[in-house]
Amino acid sequence: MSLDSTEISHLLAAAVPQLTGPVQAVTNDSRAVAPGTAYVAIKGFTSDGADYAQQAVGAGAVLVVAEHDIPGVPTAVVPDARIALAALAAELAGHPSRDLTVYGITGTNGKTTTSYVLHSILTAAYGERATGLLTTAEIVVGTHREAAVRTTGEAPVVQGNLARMRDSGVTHVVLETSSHGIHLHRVDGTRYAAALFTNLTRDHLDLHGDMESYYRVKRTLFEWTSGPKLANGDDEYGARLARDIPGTLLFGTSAQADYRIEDQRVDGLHTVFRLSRPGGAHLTLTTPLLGDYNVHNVAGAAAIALETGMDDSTLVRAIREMKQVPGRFERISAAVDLGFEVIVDYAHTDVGLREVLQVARGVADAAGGRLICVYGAAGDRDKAKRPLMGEVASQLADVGIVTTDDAYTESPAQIAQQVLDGADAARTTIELDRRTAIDAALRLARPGDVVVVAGKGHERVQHLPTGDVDFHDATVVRELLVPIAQDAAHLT
Ligand SMILES: CC(=O)N[C@H]1[C@@H](OP(=O)(O)OP(=O)(O)OC[C@H]2O[C@@H](n3ccc(=O)[nH]c3=O)[C@H](O)[C@@H]2O)O[C@H](CO)[C@@H](O)[C@@H]1O[C@H](C)C(=O)N[C@@H](C)C(=O)N[C@H](CCC(=O)O)C(=O)O
Ligand SMILES: Nc1ncnc2c1ncn2[C@@H]1O[C@H](COP(=O)(O)OP(=O)(O)OP(=O)(O)O)[C@@H](O)[C@H]1O
Repeated sequence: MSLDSTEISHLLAAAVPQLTGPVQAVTNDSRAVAPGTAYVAIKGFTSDGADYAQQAVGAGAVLVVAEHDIPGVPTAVVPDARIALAALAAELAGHPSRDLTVYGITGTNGKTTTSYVLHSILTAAYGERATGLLTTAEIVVGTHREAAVRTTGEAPVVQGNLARMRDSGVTHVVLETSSHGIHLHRVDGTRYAAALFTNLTRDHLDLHGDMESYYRVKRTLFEWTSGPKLANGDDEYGARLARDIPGTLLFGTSAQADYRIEDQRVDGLHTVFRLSRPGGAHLTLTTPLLGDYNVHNVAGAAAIALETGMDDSTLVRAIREMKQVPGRFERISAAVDLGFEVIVDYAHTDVGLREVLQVARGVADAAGGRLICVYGAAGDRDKAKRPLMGEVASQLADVGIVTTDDAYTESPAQIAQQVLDGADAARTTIELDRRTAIDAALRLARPGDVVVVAGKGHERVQHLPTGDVDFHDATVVRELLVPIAQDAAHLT
């Protein structure tokens, strides 16, 4: 979105009389205020940032911005504090997106995977040092990688990361853009060179209310983007985007798709398909990612790369050689020696769970094995999906173990019961301790079986009513496999 300069000038005009020193940084968190910082008080979902303004001033804030006067604190009053936060953040960072080629990836499912595929393609073309990635799983700045806290952080985080990338020589950035990010103005002030939409299914309705509002928020990204725009034509909202926003191209399997997926087949642990391009030419792509949904993720990333000038041979090579995506159908190699597969996957909606279990079912069937699924639903989030997740797991897996995901402030037992309400109770058990649940699944597994540990993917912390605990599914699986392997070695 191009910055609303009127908004900035109003903000700065209102702010000048209140300034107590030069503004060097901006934050919406009083706990992060240092001398020289502007503090923007946001009305949150649980409290009003204005309540922390005094604390911010005490920590050295040189400017307080809010939507109303705060008694005892000189305040610059603005109509919308979130817009002001974004405007200040972009201004102070020197509008980094203007010096970068930013690719925005949005949609309910597949954003992170698509972002990784595109990042791999850009890295193959421009080199590791020239590429950046901001996703749910990781922040990658050239050769430096770090864990991410959220998909799309608040505006100072987004602009700060983009500035960091620009300053370290990055030129091409993939920016996973959540609907929270768009709706809550976290990405205002970011210039997008290209945008991609994966799909839209039920999620985050606690924030958006209904699907129509959710769709309109996602569509905003396409309204901001002047360059190439790609949408999944096999999704009804993707097809609608192409009707609503002129210039949007479609990828998918339908005859209307500009980038058409054809002749898809599985070849061992790879998927091969043809991508036909506008004008009739086509490419044959081989990817280590499995499943129909990943064919869409790869096709979308390939299409946006081609639309922004990528050459064919670099693209084909990058897609063939890309590494695993953390926590997305991540195969734990230690299990392979025991004759079974363990897959860690971030699926945390009924739709995501269905997709991953369908692929895993295929792998299990091919090996004549069973499918065992450890899963759960998050607390303080859309409750309607809980029984739907139970239903999906029972339809596709032979054994279901319902466990605790991020319960936040809710009772894990109550959430598990709501999941169980939709499941086949005869093939489903509840084990609330996540480590014990994973252990039980691994101990059940026999050669040919596939164990899917769903829900937390790359995440390293579990949020429980009793507090946060360190928990990383892939690490826990590896730890639990050690004694199982020792027992197996003992028996042979
Ligand atoms: C629902 C939601 O988005 N919540 C976010 C929101 O929390 P909140 O509104 O409850 O904040 P609050 O506690 O009321 O505080 C209000 C303001 O006071 C400030 N404050 C608060 C305490 C204090 O001591 N000092 C202070 O200044 C806060 O920084 C905030 O600006 O503002 C906080 C500060 O930025 C965020 O940390 C918090 O994200 C939470 C952790 C979260 O889980 N967010 C998720 C839902 C999210 O944003 N997800 C999306 C989508 C992911 C996807 O696609 O699946 C994402 O982009 O990550
Ligand atoms: N294109 C897709 N369509 C449907 N489901 C998908 C798709 N791609 C991935 N999934 C499923 O959704 C899960 C999350 O995938 P991914 O992290 O790529 O999506 P995301 O949009 O980034 O999710 P989030 O916004 O929650 O971070 C995967 O583990 C997989 O189970």
